[in-house]
Amino acid sequence: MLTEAGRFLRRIALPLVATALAVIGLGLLVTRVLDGVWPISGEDDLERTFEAHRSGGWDAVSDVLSALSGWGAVTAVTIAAAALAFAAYRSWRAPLFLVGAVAAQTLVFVLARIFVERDRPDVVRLDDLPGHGSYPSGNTGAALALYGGIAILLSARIGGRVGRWVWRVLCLLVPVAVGLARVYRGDSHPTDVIAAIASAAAALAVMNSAVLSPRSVWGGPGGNLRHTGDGHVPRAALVVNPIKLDSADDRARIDKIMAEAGWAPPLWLETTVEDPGAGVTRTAVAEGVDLVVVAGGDGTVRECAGALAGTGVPLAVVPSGTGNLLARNLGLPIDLADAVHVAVHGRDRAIDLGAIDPDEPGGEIRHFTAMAGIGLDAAMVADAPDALKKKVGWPAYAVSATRHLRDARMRVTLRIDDGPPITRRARMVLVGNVGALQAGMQLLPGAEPDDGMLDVVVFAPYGMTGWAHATLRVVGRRRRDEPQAPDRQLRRRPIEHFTGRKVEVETARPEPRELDGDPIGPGTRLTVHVRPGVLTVRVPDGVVALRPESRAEPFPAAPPEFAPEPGNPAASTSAPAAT
Ligand SMILES: Nc1ncnc2c1ncn2[C@@H]1O[C@H](COP(=O)(O)OP(=O)(O)OP(=O)(O)O)[C@@H](O)[C@H]1O
Repeated sequence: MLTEAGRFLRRIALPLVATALAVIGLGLLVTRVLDGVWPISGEDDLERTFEAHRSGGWDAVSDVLSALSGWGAVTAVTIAAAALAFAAYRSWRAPLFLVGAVAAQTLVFVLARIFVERDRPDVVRLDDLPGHGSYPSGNTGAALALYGGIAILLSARIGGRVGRWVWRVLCLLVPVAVGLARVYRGDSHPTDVIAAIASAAAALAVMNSAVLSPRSVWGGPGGNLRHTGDGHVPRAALVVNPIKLDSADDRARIDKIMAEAGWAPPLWLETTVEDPGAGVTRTAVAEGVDLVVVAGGDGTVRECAGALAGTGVPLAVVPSGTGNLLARNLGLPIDLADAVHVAVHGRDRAIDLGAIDPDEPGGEIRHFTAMAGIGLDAAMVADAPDALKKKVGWPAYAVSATRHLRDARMRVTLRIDDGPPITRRARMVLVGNVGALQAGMQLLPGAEPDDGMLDVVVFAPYGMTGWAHATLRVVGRRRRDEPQAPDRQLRRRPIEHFTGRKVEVETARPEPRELDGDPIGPGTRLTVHVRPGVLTVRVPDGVVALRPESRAEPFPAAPPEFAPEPGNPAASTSAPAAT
């Protein structure tokens, strides 16, 4: 078992020492071995070219860039950014990462300055600096550690991939511009700048891996389950669907990560067709485990979640299915090792569950964590061939959906919180605890897993225009302000949203139904209640939860278009009513 000190040594101290040695080595190579030899000799020409092309405007620009990356500005901006990061992420990880990156790069810089002596360029310098101590460029290194660190933290808050990259590039342009400014002003050689960029990039990578990664050196506030000093050694149950996680190597990896975190060997339990999760989870709770880790798809997660509801025993997920909707919506890592690290080091979050009334009196109440549906979605999941799901993943659902696009629409009556009946002709009705689907599609844009509410979408596109409109709405993630009262016109709209604590859906004929992607057989009713905050889920701590990279990969785009029904007027009005 690695102690915290051991992990600190391995994850931070050793990589930083290696970085310092590499930067010093490069410096000695440049100053002792390659001095006067091409390509290092070519640096003089470049520096003189910059000197020959100086102008008042560039002097001023380079002066500002130098000031932005000077020690005073870097210290002030680091403190301010760290305070803002703490406020924004409500976690010590974000400020620790930023301060750590700046400090680590400073350490490498100081060591390199001690061991490598290099004169500044042989040109007229615009700054009043001593003629030695050129290697590496302190301004460039500090600028990259600070502004690159800010870019990493902020990009975790930016939703779109393009937006994230625009922001990253903008932040990274600062250190590049600072490096050019230092050469322009005659303060640094190009290789001083290159060495600074390398050392700051290494400092960022080391601190990112040690502090922000789910496998960080330090656990989060979920540490109540780690060694607490009272002799309690935490123990987890691993509830595994053997058809989803069958590799002995994976199981060995999980055992190893748990052991390294100081946990007792887990209790391994397998689901079966007869008991797809609830029974083994109840066994685990009866055994007194501190945590139940589910390795399976949404169906297995749903079974375990129902059994854990109200027990206070947290649920962690090692996503192993096709949809992994709960993981996707909660920002849980998909990678097995990351997911297990979150299980042992994450924090606990209480979320709601949806509960479905039994079809017959006295029947079993079933739960879902993500969504329950009746109509097209249920037909789609029921028909998606397992072999295709295994081969291509979720696009198998899209293939199966195309077979049902021409199905007759259902006559549906909805009742929200025992309110008046709302009648519609719809293709599907979904009741959700969370709202995101694949490829960033938002079926229920207002859904929050812990708001004590259910979100409902009635999906009723009519003809090609209706499908196009509905598709744009889902892909565009918008939920418009919608009129309150249902009226004749609203009945033609492709998507309508409602929210409530109790949702009753009744159809004229038996229709396919599903819970979290598991078909539950056809029926004419789906009555759903919310059970607020009954499930405790282990989620990534603080900023880690917001790292886009640590999340499930988004699914690709949009449902296919659909040919118009005969005689169908174009349903082009923008949607829907909500409560
Ligand atoms: N030991 C087992 N052998 C065969 N099937 C099993 C076993 N244990 C569970 N199952 C079946 O696995 C299914 C649940 O799978 P799981 O929830 O893990 O994935 P999933 O819901 O199929 O996920 P996805 O559809 O996203 O791939 C249930 O149909 C259940 O009957």
